[in-house]
Amino acid sequence: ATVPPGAHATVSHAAPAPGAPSAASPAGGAATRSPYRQLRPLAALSAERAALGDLVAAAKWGTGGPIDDPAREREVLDAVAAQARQLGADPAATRRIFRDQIEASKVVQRGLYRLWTADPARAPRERPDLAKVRAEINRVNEALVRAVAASPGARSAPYCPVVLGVAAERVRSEERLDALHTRALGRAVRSVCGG
Ligand SMILES: O=C(O)C(=O)C[C@]1(C(=O)O)C=C[C@@H](O)C=C1
Repeated sequence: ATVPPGAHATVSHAAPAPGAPSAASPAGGAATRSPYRQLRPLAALSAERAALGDLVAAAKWGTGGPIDDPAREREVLDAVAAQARQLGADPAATRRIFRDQIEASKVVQRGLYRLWTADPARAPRERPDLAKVRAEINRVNEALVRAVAASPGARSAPYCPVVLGVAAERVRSEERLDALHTRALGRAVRSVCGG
């Protein structure tokens, strides 16, 4: 069978062709990818992570357990800093970005709790398994650290806020984010720019 040009890009686990842009390889990608292509994955993955806040909220709703889990937050921050080190990314910048990601998840969870308290008919009837939801969050965390590692140029550039704003606005529109998730996305990417 003939392989169409660019087909490798659709095979998610295939190694990129030599010189192909890759979010996972800052050496091959960050220098050659446009600022938008460096920053867009950060906005898209931030929206994806914030959306998982819905499932976390549903997993906790009605259990009496708190939204804040400082032990889990430490685990997340330590894991992403370690992964950043492995990828040659800045662990301090990675931690800073993930503190915002965590705050964004809480924006979603608190917002949904308010909604569900005011209108119990809209509260979830099923309770997802928190461990499974966290496994999904871990997967997004890993992709986010790769996106951080692949974007040092764009993140430290003076135009970063403008390009990131465009990326976030496109994600908002394409994903049809509601007001709560739009606010969470803004919170999530607050300190992406600045190196
Ligand atoms: O895992 C949870 O329990 C979450 O609420 C998610 C999350 C996160 O964003 O990673 C957010 C708030 C908690 O304090 C801990 C972690």
